[in-house]
Amino acid sequence: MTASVSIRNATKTYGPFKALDDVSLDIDAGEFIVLLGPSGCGKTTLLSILGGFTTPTAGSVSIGGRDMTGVAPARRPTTTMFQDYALFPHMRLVDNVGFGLRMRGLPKNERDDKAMGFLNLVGLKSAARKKPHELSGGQRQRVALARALAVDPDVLLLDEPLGALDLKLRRQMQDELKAIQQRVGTTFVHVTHDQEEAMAIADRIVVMNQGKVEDFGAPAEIHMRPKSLFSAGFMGEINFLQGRVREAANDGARVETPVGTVVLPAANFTIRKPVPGDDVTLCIRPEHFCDAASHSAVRLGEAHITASAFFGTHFRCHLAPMAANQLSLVAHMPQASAVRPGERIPLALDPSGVTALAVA
Ligand SMILES: Nc1ncnc2c1ncn2[C@@H]1O[C@H](COP(=O)(O)OP(=O)(O)OP(=O)(O)O)[C@@H](O)[C@H]1O
Repeated sequence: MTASVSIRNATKTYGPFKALDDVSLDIDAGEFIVLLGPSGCGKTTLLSILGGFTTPTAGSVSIGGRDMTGVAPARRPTTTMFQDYALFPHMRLVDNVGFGLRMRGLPKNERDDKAMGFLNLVGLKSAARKKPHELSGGQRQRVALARALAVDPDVLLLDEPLGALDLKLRRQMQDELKAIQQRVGTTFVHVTHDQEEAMAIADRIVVMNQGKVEDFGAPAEIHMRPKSLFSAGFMGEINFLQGRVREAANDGARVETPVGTVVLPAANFTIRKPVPGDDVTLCIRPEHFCDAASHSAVRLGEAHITASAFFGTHFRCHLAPMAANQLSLVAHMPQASAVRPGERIPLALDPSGVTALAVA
């Protein structure tokens, strides 16, 4: 089963402190949603409000169109999978997975059949008679997922479920988690502070900071068109360039920056339409510096390479623009280009990759 989730103006205060500050979100049935943000931003608080373990100070949650106010965790159509996914050590995997079904009074043969089906889903059918201590960390994590799904929640809430795994296993489990979610179609709400994990698994990411939602959208949308400086910075390496709008028309605007003038399409301005005199911050990902010969490039004079390192697919370079050599920009240069510290190169931007944010 699967259900939509609607959060309306949810706030949670502890004394004068706001752990969650007026959060409203609409999640579609069957979506894989990731709550992303630094430690203490309110991700777990929001998850816990959805699961019914924390009561919001203000606001409400509805799941599948049903108001959850006053509904106890066990009576909600949700299951929570915690990072510390304690399996019962003395029980075989099939009994661990069938535990919730036993609590619901399902006869043994029916719950064994169902548990075997979910062990099959996570690739552990042949290990059904093993005990948890005979498994690797990744396998135990898969059993916990099978156990959580076996009770057929409409919404599965996952609190840093991959947090205890090493990086390689974590990446592998991300792919598996995504594939399993697509197969079962259950709505997943997953908490992490790992931006790469969010990009790898989410249909849509909620970027949170200090109890508020800073951004909400598909991974590519948030990466390409962040709606706040915090979101831009949290979603990977980025350069910020201050500028002022000099001319604006319906289809775009001319922005003056310390390294030269950049003409940007109107769609690259988030929040609102630019007008002359607006102060903006241009957000430029390292991969959006480009070959000055490309016909769409915005040319910005030359820059000194002050440092470069080889990263397999590209060189990561620090650049000091000639027009403003107090600035340090990070750019990714193609693998084929011979880039060495001390060299001068033409500085050029692909304008489609630049986002202009209004300065508050
Ligand atoms: N019971 C509580 N009493 C007081 N403050 C709390 C309580 N629970 C959470 N907080 C505070 O609320 C804020 C948000 O906590 P929350 O656990 O939601 O953050 P988080 O984003 O999940 O962080 P992490 O990634 O470290 O788990 C934190 O500053 C935390 O200290």
